[in-house]
Amino acid sequence: MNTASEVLELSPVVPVVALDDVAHAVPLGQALLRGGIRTIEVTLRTPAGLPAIERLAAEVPEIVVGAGTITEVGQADKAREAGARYIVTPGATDRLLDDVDATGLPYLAGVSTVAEAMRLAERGVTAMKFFPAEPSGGVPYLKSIAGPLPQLRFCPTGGISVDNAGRYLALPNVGCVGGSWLAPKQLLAAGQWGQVEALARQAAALG
Ligand SMILES: O=C(O)C(=O)C[C@H](O)[C@H](O)COP(=O)(O)O
Repeated sequence: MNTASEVLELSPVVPVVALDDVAHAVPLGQALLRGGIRTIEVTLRTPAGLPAIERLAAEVPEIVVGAGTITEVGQADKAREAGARYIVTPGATDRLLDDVDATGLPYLAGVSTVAEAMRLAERGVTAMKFFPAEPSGGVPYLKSIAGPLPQLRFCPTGGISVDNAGRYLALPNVGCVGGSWLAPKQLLAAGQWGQVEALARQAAALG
């Protein structure tokens, strides 16, 4: 997997997780896989993020692990060293993009305006994250920009659930959606891996 476009093809739904306990990483990855979800975006929002990426890469190699919430220079390289195979950012600055580019990993950089999307396109990037999707205009916004920007494809994230994911996935300029609903904190804390698997199965069926 070398390009952002390939990241969009991994799974109809990318589970976005913020882990409080690194011990949850492996059973979570296994539950997602059993449900048919082949990737996981582990955010660096919690201290468990990097070690969780390391564990998943080493112990659940079948799941493609990405690193999310990359907002600062230096984080992407640490994520690469931990075993992340792609990078996700909520927004993009030139400095951050240069830093992420230097890792050689594919990335989904976050945009929420037409101008931001055009700036990424100027760098040759045609697949990106649309964040925060619902507050930024959601499905109608993505429909509107498909006309002037037909070459761009998106992974909308933020405010997406099993109830509205299908409407996004039906759009020709959407490759996948991201969401935290597959790994609710209370299910992880209670070790309810069967329920996580059921959520993953329901999400996988959206594709
Ligand atoms: O941390 C990041 O890099 C983000 O982009 C934020 C996450 O994508 C959203 O928090 C997921 O959104 P929800 O599914 O609405 O919970």
